[in-house]
Amino acid sequence: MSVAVIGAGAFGTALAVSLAAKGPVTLWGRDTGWSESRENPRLPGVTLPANIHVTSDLAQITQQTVLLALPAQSLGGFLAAEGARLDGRNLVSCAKGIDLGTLEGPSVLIRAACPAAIVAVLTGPSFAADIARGLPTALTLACADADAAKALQHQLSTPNLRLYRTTDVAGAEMGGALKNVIAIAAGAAIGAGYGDSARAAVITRGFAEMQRLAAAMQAQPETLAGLSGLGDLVLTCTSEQSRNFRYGQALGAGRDFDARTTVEGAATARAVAALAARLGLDLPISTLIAGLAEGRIAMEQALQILLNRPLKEE
Ligand SMILES: NC(=O)C1=CN([C@@H]2O[C@H](COP(=O)(O)OP(=O)(O)OC[C@H]3O[C@@H](n4cnc5c(N)ncnc54)[C@H](OP(=O)(O)O)[C@@H]3O)[C@@H](O)[C@H]2O)C=CC1
Ligand SMILES: O=C(CO)COP(=O)(O)O
Repeated sequence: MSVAVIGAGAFGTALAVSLAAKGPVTLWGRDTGWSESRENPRLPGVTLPANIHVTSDLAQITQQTVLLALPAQSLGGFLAAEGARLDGRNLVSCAKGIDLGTLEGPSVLIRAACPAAIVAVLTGPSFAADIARGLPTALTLACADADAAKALQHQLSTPNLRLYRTTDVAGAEMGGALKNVIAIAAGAAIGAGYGDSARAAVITRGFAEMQRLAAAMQAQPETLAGLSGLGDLVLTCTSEQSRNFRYGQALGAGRDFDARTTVEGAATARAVAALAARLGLDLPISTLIAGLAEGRIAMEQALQILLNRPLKEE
């Protein structure tokens, strides 16, 4: 059964390449002027296999299973305009963020726009460039309907992508969104010259924040400790392939960063700060990243705030 991917950015294109090993794939993008060259400038150096059909015509997305690989902050607008025509399908969110307007994760936005759809989340450690090169990794496929989760797990696993399944959609989604915020913090620690020990401390205390917020959102702790949480946190906080990490490095070093780059953690940090206030949660690292991203506080000030917090039990 063929699948479709909506969003011809780096990740949507990489997923299409991986899935094309199993059968034809339709890849939709709003600007596909590059399609004749078979190389997407969002994913340079990768030639698309012949069985990927690239289109900018949504009417050609007729598949039952559709992966949504748009940035989290663009998803709501896209669904408001086009959600009706996707209702009733299997819609798999690949976005890692929290919508700043609604403070909801992508699955909630999809369910609201497409009430008859089966909604799933595909997330975990997976740089687009690695996936497109056929390097191996393992991901989480989350869907509240256990039978649908199993069917999608089989449909979307590829020779190099090993999918584990869970019914904990909130947990999978929160892990993927929150790790981006902590990756900015880890990058900032390195960019400011605070060293590898500081980065390890940020990762660990950041993970504690991820668990705290996820628990408040009814996520299961095991999910946060899995591929979608800890797995992706480790990847993103330790690799310069990560855009969130590199953005953090620039913040920490006081350097500019290309504003056209997709950095999901910047808006998500602001959403997390708003959720922390709403839910009465103590999420100091995430809240400080929101302040840094908005230019409200300086790096040295953020460090002093963290170091001077009251001492407490781990
Ligand atoms: N890159 C990666 O390694 C990974 C990314 N992800 C996640 O995938 C999601 C997408 O990221 P990624 O592909 O890397 O981002 P990119 O920056 O590479 O691409 C974003 C794509 O989204 C398109 N787009 C943006 N807004 C809209 C809109 N309103 N309507 C239609 N298309 C739109 C852009 O189109 P245009 O080119 O016309 O601007 C572009 O093709 C993010 O949530 C990210 O966290 C997850 C795992 C790995
Ligand atoms: O989510 C990712 C890897 O799993 C990609 O991370 P970046 O968006 O930080 O590049």
